[in-house]
Amino acid sequence: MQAVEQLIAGHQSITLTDTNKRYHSKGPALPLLLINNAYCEAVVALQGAQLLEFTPHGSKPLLWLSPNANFIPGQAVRGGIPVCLPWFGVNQLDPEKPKHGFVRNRDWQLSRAETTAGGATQLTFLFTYAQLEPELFTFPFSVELVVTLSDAIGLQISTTNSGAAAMPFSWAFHSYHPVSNLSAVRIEGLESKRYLDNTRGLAAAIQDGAISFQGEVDRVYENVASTQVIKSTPAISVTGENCDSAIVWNPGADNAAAMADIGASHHKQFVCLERGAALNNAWTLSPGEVRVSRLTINAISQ
Ligand SMILES: O=P(O)(O)OC[C@H]1O[C@@H](O)[C@H](O)[C@@H](O)[C@@H]1O
Repeated sequence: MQAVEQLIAGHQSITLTDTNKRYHSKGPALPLLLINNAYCEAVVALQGAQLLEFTPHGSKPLLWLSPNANFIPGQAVRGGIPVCLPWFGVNQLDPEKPKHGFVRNRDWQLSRAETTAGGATQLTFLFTYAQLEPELFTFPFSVELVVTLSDAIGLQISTTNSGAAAMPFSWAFHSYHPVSNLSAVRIEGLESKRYLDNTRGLAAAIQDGAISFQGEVDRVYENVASTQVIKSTPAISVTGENCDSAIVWNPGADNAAAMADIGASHHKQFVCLERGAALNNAWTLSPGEVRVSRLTINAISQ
């Protein structure tokens, strides 16, 4: 595998930097790729292949990065788009295991950097789980994530079951989006859908109208339509393919105050509208099977 410096050499729109330089964090730094191309400015961490920032030129940011985010090697970073797998949320078989799997706080490998004919940036990241850590997950797998940065965010994730047994797998793109006024925000596109309510022990309910945020919201919607829209300024459209679940999360005032990397009243700055395959939509991949899912996130001009 080539070094990151070699892979980005010749791409003027891609620079290698780190969290100490960009975010004034202290201690060991996380490497970052800074993108400034014809369409947007973006920041991606190699840890977790996590897009941290994305701002189309002349527009507002489409991702929220917590002002209190910690940038510590091996720890999840609060904001952007963490990639959560090979299980979503609390592990249903063993709640003691780390929440949201274990790839969001591991290093991924940059395997390709390209500039398209139109001037977009395409970064390909790989995570291979071959050295099994049986206390975590007993199935070997690999994931390839292609991040395309134009005036929209394009994500394509290909998951391969590299083992000889059927593999249970659940996951999410855990996207954090900024909102201008939380009490006025609505999420459309999930009306009449069944959801499991994490604030009530995963009790099932049916969504009545658009989603609004009057307190903590933590819901997993099943078998959703391809597109949802966050009605805020800017309005943000999220369109998925082969990601049948949508997760909507905002911690509310009390939980946010208790979370050091969010902090009091910062819950008003964002909502999470995540897409993936969770709970009843979780996958079972046959030996050798590859599944491809896509997500597009863009601002809607109003
Ligand atoms: O603090 P974490 O591990 O990043 O998780 C944040 C939230 O992520 C959401 O996806 C879950 O539905 C919530 O239950 C959870 O609290």
